[in-house]
Amino acid sequence: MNTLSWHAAREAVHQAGIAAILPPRRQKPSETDGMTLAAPLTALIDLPAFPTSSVDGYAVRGAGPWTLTGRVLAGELPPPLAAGCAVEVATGAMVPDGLTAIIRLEDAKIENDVVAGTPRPKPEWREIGEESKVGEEMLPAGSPVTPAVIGLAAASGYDMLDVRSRPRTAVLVFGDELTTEGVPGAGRIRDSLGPLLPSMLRHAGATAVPGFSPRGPIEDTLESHVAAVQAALDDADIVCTTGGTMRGPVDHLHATLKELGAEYVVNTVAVRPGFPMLVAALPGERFVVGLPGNPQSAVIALASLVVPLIAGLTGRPLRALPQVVLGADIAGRGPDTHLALARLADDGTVMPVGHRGSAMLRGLAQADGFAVIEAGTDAVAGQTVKFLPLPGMQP
Ligand SMILES: Nc1nc2c(c(=O)[nH]1)N[C@H]1C(S)=C(S)[C@@H](COP(=O)(O)OP(=O)(O)OC[C@H]3O[C@@H](n4cnc5c(N)ncnc54)[C@H](O)[C@@H]3O)O[C@H]1N2
Ligand code: MOO
Repeated sequence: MNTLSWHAAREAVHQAGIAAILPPRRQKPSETDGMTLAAPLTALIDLPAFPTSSVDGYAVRGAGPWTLTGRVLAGELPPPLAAGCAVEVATGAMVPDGLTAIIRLEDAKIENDVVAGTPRPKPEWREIGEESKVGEEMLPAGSPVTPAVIGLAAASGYDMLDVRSRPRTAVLVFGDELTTEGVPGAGRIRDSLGPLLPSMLRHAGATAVPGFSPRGPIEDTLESHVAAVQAALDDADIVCTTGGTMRGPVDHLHATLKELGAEYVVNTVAVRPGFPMLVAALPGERFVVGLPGNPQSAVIALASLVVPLIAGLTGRPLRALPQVVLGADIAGRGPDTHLALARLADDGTVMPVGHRGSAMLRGLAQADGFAVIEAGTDAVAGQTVKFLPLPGMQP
């Protein structure tokens, strides 16, 4: 067992993901939400493709007043404009050749087809190629496809995009003590990770394998664990298991991994909570991520390791974590990195939340992410620290 530092573990998992990068495919832009660009998004044409009015008004040429000769609507091709003449233009319409100014509707006076008015100092139309020039790289390969990227691709004339899909994930819940209905009691704990994880994985950029979102509780025997992981590996790039990461009497995860010929990428991380988290690589460029059973620790493992794994598999860089200013002191956890549940306060600082125990979800439900208190340090109010956002909360 080789415990890695939290930062080193994230790097190692990202690298393992890159080594198993998913193949590219072609998709309609509207079907690529949450996927990743497999090639740079380059401009197919100059944008705008023609000089475009940015206001409703009158395109004029030379000194005024001007004789109104017609109108151009968006989508029409205007004839050139003669000196002393004006044409009415709509926002988005192509402006005529020869114009020297556009007078806004509200700044213009029209009498007997004669336009008078003073143009504003800045031109009121967009020049060809102002947004991008043909062949220019607008976004690099590895960019996440957001709704804005889908819109940009469509505006630029793309009918198909080269992308990498969301990795396919399966969730396996281990633990005979778990129940999936009713209130907990008499030694029985309600499974919270089965309902929580598929949703969080979706926010993290993955998609769910049908029948495995979640599957479980899986019986606490080695045979059942091996069978469940094998079945999940048929269709999943990443299998997330919950619980059993320690080596307690009914913790079968390590034995299961051994039986399946897995190799550890990460096996325990110097972070609290979440220490026993692990990532193992299996034949066929598949991964098993062992999320600890304590619910908050499982979420920490997802944010700490599954997010970099998804980034690697889809060719995204491992982005630097954002920096935030602490609104209160937060003690460190000795030689381990401390991930302290926190929320972004109205004054722009980050404040720890209450009920932060690793077996609890109450604090998590009020948090935006985790303040990263580096190993071997304590942090004080006013100090700048890194922030690990919860998947779904974009820094
Ligand atoms: N002797 C030691 N014992 C433990 C240590 C240690 O260092 N030495 N570390 C503790 C830490 S830290 C964690 S985290 C847990 C992780 O253990 P496992 O991954 O093996 O998890 P389990 O033992 O199966 O479960 C722990 C806890 O979480 C509850 N649980 C499990 N699954 C779910 C679920 N789907 N929904 C809700 N709650 C769940 C389970 O009932 C247990 O209470 O080990 C400590 N022990
Ligand atoms: O690390 Mo455990 O994950 O402290 O609860």
